[in-house]
Amino acid sequence: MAEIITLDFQNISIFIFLCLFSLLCYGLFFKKPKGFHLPPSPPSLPIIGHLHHLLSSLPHKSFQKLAFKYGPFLHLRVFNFPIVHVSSASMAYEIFGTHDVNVSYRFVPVNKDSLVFGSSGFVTAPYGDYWKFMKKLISTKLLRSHAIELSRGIRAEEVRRFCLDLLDKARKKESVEIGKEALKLTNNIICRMSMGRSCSEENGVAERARELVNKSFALSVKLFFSNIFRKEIMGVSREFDEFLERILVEHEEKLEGTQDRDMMDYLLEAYRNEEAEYKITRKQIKSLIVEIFLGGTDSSAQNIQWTMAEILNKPNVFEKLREEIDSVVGEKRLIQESDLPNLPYLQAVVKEGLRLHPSAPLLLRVFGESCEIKEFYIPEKTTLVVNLYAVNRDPDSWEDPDLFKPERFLASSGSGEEEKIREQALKYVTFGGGRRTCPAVKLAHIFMETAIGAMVQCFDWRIKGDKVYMEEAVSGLSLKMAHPLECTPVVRFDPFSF
Ligand code: HEM
Repeated sequence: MAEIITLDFQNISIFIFLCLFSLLCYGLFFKKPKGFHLPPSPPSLPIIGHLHHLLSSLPHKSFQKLAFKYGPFLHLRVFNFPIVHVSSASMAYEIFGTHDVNVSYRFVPVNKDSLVFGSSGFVTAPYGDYWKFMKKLISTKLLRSHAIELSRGIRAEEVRRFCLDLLDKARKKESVEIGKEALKLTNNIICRMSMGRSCSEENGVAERARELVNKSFALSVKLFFSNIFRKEIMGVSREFDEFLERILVEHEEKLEGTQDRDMMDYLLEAYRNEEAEYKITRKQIKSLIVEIFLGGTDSSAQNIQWTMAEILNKPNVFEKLREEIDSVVGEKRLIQESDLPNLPYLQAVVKEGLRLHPSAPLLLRVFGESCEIKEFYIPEKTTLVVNLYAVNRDPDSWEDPDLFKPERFLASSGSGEEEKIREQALKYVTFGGGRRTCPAVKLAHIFMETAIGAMVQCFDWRIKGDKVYMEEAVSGLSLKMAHPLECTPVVRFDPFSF
């Protein structure tokens, strides 16, 4: 009995101590000017704050659940880390519109010397001169309409290769994992667009890049604990470094007089230019290439897989899509990029897939300075979490938010419809928002529209069971299918037989 009482007394003392300590931390971290209020906050526990609400395998859904109960603009705390969570289209619009510059800093684990999320990166860079210089360079040389036009031939060849591989599998009656095939496609294209003449599926460079991307993704959670996993992180970084150094040297040797230039050529040109607005380093070139691979290949492939899963579950959408493609492309050739502007239903299907399944469901930024949003006070250095998943499914903005309805993105001929579509674009945040928004929206749409278009045009698809299982899983910060989509292609039309 005496033991129990002593134990209880100890527990109570520990509890009181934790409460006082927690209050002290809270007071220190949330000092705010008199008369200002933090955004609403759900009940929290001493020390851990709101952590218990967020512990789940699908953090975007835990945050969304809290938002349904307590509102779309929340102040949360995980230990000493203050967080502001945004989950409605109107609040996201306010943040990316009025407070854009103040939230243009990312919350990322920066591993000082590493090429993977290291301090020399563009994605990790604070908003400033280096970021502005690189953003201009990648936009003009790789991602804006004119640059995209110049690389159209590369993508046409790779989509052709993608279809030939699927035709081969179909003839052998083998099943395919759509995500894996799509990753091969996006990886090959990005490899050739960024490091051009050095890589192809045949010489093994594209495959090596894919291997290193997979190793980097396997690190994703460990990147947040860089002190513990430093050796492993630096190991992958070194492998990337050796791989890219070899390709850089090849580019330097062949730079003079090269006609078809790739992203690495332009980066090398900026690196050698003494008069450039910003003097970039060799390490920054390599970091950018790594980031383009990490940011562009898996995200696009995941979205191809999710969208294909949606349309396999809805035969009426599949049929409508096929009818549109047949009527525009005809029955003698493979769909190509120049067809895309004439395929509004395909565009709508892809947009709807991206709306429901954003590959990065949570966007993490940091408030550079303290500010006031609506009538609430946000202290400087507060982490901003924009729940892209929840914003894209905000019931105040979308009718039947959880249903796959591509028609919502189609403008009918009636007046006011275009205006409705424009408004919807503001509520659609799969690619983020403000000045740090994804610079590759156009390219990502092209990847998805051509890949899905080709798969619908050329094949029927056999799935196991009646329906594709749509359960979600999160790996690192990416939203994946818990059960990767596996199905068997059956040749419907071989565009290469003519
Ligand atoms: C479906 C495909 C894609 C999705 C869903 C996607 C999504 C995103 C998101 C959510 C962000 C963060 C935006 C923000 O902070 O507001 C981002 C940033 C970025 N993405 Fe994408 N992305 C895709 C494809 C690509 C591709 C193909 C590339 C490159 C070829 C790319 C390159 C980048 C880069 C460089 C950034 C960093 C921009 C910055 O920090 O200023 N992304 N992307």
